[in-house]
Amino acid sequence: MNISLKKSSIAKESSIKITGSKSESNRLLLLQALYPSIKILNVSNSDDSILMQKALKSTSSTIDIHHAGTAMRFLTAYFSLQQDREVVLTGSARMHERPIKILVDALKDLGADISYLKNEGFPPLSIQGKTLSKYKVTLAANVSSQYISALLLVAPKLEKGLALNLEGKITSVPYIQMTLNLLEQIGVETSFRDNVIIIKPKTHNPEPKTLVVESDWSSASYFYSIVALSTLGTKITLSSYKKNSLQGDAVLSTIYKQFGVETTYQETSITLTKTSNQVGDFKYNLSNAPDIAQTITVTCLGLGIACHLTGLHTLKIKETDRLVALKNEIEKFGTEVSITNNSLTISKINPFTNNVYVKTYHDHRMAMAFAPLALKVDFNILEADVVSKSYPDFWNDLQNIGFKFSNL
Ligand SMILES: O=C(O)C1=C[C@@H](OP(=O)(O)O)[C@@H](O)[C@H](O)C1
Ligand SMILES: C=C(OP(=O)(O)O)C(=O)O
Repeated sequence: MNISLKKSSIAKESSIKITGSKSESNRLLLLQALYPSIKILNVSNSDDSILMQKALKSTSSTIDIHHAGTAMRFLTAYFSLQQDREVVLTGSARMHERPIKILVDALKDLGADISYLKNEGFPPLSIQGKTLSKYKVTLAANVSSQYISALLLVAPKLEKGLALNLEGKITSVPYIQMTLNLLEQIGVETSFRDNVIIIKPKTHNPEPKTLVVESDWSSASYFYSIVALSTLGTKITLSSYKKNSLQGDAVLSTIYKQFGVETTYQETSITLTKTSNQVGDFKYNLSNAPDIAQTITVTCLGLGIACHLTGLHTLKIKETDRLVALKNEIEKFGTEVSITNNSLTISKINPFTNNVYVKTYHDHRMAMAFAPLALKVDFNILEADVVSKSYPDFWNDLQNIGFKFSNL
């Protein structure tokens, strides 16, 4: 689906219900497979969470998780300890380029039997499930926190639990804390001091327990961007959110103050209000919240302000190389972008070129991050249906608040 967006303005007040966090859902689905007494409410309706659910129920010998990175990493750990079962875990062409060696080496150190079916260090993998007898392992923590969360999620099912030694600067830390918090909620004992994480074993099911997933903050980012680019007084209410979030992307409420957006918290919802047009240049280290880098860059472009984002070293190995994708697509609008391996800088915004065609590179966040620009300029988005990876209702929700677009 390719779409043409016509310069739109949105309703002064609107409200949207977003489904559960993809990250929390994928963790809880895996924990539910290990401890069936857990019940989950407000599970994400994202493609990635549906794929995770199907993979955990599947009895097939080959499991294809398409573009779902967390599912790939979490399931590698899960199938490593499913005794007497051999599984081939594969994914999309891009998944075959997303590195997994750090996790596979750590699992092998614990005793797992995993082999590469194509290129060393990358999916597809063949996994022969078995009992893992060791409990101490060291791994590099500066590439992806998903490797760490994968090990932590299965750790309470290991005979002696897990002692994980993290080397290097730990990246995407809130995602590790989210994993530990969810483990604690089901009664697993954990500790995280300096660079060592300890997980105690838990063989028995916890008391029947219902966990309610908070809605997805990364999805909320697009509405922060929309409000930032709207006229003073514009309000959008989003549910179901809370103040004490497990999601690192909840830092949006602090960041977007600098773009003139105030957040007020109700019992189960947040209201975003455009309260100021006074915005200055923006500098921020996003190593704790990499998934909102694209949203923020496009907000700065729409507001006409310079930006310098750092801590972006994980962006090159996501659904696409997000640094290159952002540079390519923003430059089509007439503004220069410079990138390094871990940063992105825009020094000066030029007047917009009209009717640009934005490519999405099989990356949901490219489509969603650019959409708010329709408040400023007419343009087109190619393969706009990529949004379903994390937010299948995105285009419907945008239409409901006043965005105008049609199929190309
Ligand atoms: O654990 C998770 O749920 C995630 C961790 C982050 O990945 P990295 O740790 O690779 O940055 C994030 O980008 C991804 O969307 C979800
Ligand atoms: C990076 C992402 O997902 P994953 O790594 O799970 O594919 C994302 O949703 O932005």
